Amino acid sequence: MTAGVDTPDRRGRTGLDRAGRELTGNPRVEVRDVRLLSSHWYVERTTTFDFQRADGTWSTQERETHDRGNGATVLLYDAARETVLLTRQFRFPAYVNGHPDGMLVETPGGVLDDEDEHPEVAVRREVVEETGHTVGDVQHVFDMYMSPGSVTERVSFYAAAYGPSTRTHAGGGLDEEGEDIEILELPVRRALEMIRSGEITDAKTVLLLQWAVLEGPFAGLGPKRGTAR
Ligand SMILES: Nc1nc2c(ncn2[C@@H]2O[C@H](COP(=O)(O)OP(=O)(O)O[C@H]3O[C@H](CO)[C@@H](O)[C@H](O)[C@@H]3O)[C@@H](O)[C@H]2O)c(=O)[nH]1
Ligand SMILES: [Mg+2]
Repeated sequence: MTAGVDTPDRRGRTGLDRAGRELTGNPRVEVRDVRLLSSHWYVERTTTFDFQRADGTWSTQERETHDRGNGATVLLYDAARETVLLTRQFRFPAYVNGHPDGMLVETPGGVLDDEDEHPEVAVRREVVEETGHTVGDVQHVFDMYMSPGSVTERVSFYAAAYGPSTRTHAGGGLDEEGEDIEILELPVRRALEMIRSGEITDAKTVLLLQWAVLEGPFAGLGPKRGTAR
């Protein structure tokens, strides 16, 4: 008996060794075997599959995947005041891999509760938990694979207006999950400068900020009012 395969693992999951066996979308791929390596918090698998190369020959490949579910994130913007609302929290994986203190500035967001949860529902929940804002309309921006060679995660990106009237709760994250999240309101120009200076190093945050000035709520953002250029 293996937890996560025939008995529930600590998150109630079974059948974790079946992912991918049913895939038929690509005739050049035949999944042969799926082995569960770990299912503690996230799920690690190794999958053996036959792959037909461009020249027609078949080869057998083995690939490990890190499956942490899917995620959703949102850019909270105030178009009139030209500000964004970001979070700052400790991220051990970044800290252990060279970030000076592991305190990352990010757009709010998180993981979907399960495969059936709509990312828009998840992102609304995460925004309230992390920032205390209950937002109105949310605009879907795009869905992205953040590390497609090894991590299964697909992140859904959104944008929503925030302001004094959308503040309904305290925010700061869930104590019971050990979250301790600082809320950071920044002029969008300052956030863009923080990408250049290396103070913002989270990819989802960079994608949303750059989208916002290219074709989102801050498109055509000019030089700061009142400054000569
Ligand atoms: N016990 C335990 N808790 C964990 C572990 N990994 C994460 N957690 C906790 O699980 C909660 C997840 O919080 P969310 O807000 O749902 O996710 P997130 O960590 O903010 O964001 C994730 O999704 C983003 C996509 O929007 C990703 O960009 C980000 O890297 C991360 O994976 C956090 O309290 C976190 O500390 C773990 O290995 N063990
Ligand atoms: Mg989060």
